[in-house]
Amino acid sequence: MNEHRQRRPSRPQRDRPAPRKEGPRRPPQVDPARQVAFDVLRAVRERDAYANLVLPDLLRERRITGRDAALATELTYGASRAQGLLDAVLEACADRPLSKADPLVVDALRLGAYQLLRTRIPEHAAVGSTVDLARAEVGSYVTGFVNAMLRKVSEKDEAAWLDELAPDEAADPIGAYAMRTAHPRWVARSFAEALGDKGAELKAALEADDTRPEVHLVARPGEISADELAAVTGGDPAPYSPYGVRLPSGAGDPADAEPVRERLAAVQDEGSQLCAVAVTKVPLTGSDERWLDLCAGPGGKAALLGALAGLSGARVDAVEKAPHRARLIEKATEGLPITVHVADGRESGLEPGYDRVLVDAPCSGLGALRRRPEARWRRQPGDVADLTKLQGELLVAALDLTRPGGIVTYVVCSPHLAETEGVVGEIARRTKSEVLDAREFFPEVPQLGNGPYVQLWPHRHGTDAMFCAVLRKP
Ligand SMILES: C[S@@+](CC[C@H](N)C(=O)[O-])C[C@H]1O[C@@H](n2cnc3c(N)ncnc32)[C@H](O)[C@@H]1O
Repeated sequence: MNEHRQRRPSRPQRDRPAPRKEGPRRPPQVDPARQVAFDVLRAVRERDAYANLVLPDLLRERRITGRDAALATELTYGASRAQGLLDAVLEACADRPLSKADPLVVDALRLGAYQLLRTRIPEHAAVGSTVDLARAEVGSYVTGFVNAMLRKVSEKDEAAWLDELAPDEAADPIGAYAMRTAHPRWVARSFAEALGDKGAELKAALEADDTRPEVHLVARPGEISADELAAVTGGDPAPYSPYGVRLPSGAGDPADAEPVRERLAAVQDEGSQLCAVAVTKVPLTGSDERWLDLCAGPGGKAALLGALAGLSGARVDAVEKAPHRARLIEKATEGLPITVHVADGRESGLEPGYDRVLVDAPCSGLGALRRRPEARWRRQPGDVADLTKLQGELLVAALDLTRPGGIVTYVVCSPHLAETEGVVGEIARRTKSEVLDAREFFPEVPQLGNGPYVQLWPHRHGTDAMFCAVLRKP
């Protein structure tokens, strides 16, 4: 047995009947930022909450602002994103599997390990604050264990831990890059398959996917130009979308920007903007007045489509299955020529004959992992099969609702081949639809490969990994 193993701290007995909150006479001081981060990690684990929804609510409720809010955000998102990597390090430091430990202790350890490995927070502060947190949340009896575990973690930096724990890059590049960029292996494999590469490009894609994304705004066509929006917000006109603005990091809460408050602009990834714009760019012969967005909630693309429809004299029907999301569409598209329908897109009851249809199908979201910190660890490979069935059914329903010669644009926020080429290839074959070269409808965008589909990537385009295919109904 090597020295490393001999010095592993022992874990507290899980079955020991220790009362919670037993502890010192004076309650330990836990700083508000770390307490919020801990509470969010716990909500994500216990009730499948979304970190990016819970965190802002808690910050508001507890009136945490400024540097404390920034620290809470960094710790919450960072520890969520890096969970698999942190767990591997913690496992290596413990003498029993992490799954046997009290989950509250594991939440605290993840926060502590994140601070030690991926921030510049001094070791004494990272360890001390985590011990305080564990004492306050679980009880004094775990402090020795937490302290010993984190001291062990702090013996190496992230690079040294990775050298010890990550697979060999030459023998297992997917496993190595997955671990080094805190991705589950199956997600890394799906990126490799979509890129057709398990070398430098896969590494670049996973690294880009492990960084915090820039905020993009969309200027509502006919209301404000991208140049004006950039000037007002201090951002830069986006490189590809004619309506996009990219904000500098640390620009504050984009919801506070005046054009956003006045609904002249909204937050929307540039890749999503490009897909919505592509719907309107496909040449049509004949009528061009009835547009349909078949999976429209919460309404980001519907709002852009609605504004463009308004300028060209068309109208949009927006379908959404979830009533609360349908209400969000109504809010996002107020004043635009859009009618919202709460219905299942597979049997919407709408009258066929649409000229342009968008199917922005429910998907694994593997293309937007940067924005949903915990999603990469929550999603499972088995989820994809259920989704592809639904995606295929929605695409068939969309083609049924389209007039001959009309077009259907199929979009998913995922590069997973089963959800992209797999679904489109099969349905196009079955319905004898013509697959158009979608690259033509993304005219300013470089590095789009050989077509006919478009796959955007964070490392190539600075956008989410959106996929877009365009079919013409025979
Ligand atoms: C990827 S999201 C759409 C995002 C939206 N287009 C936007 O840009 O804001 C997919 C949406 O489809 C909805 N959905 C799921 N199953 C559906 C179905 N069978 N029919 C219609 N909508 C469905 C989901 O509730 C979700 O709001």
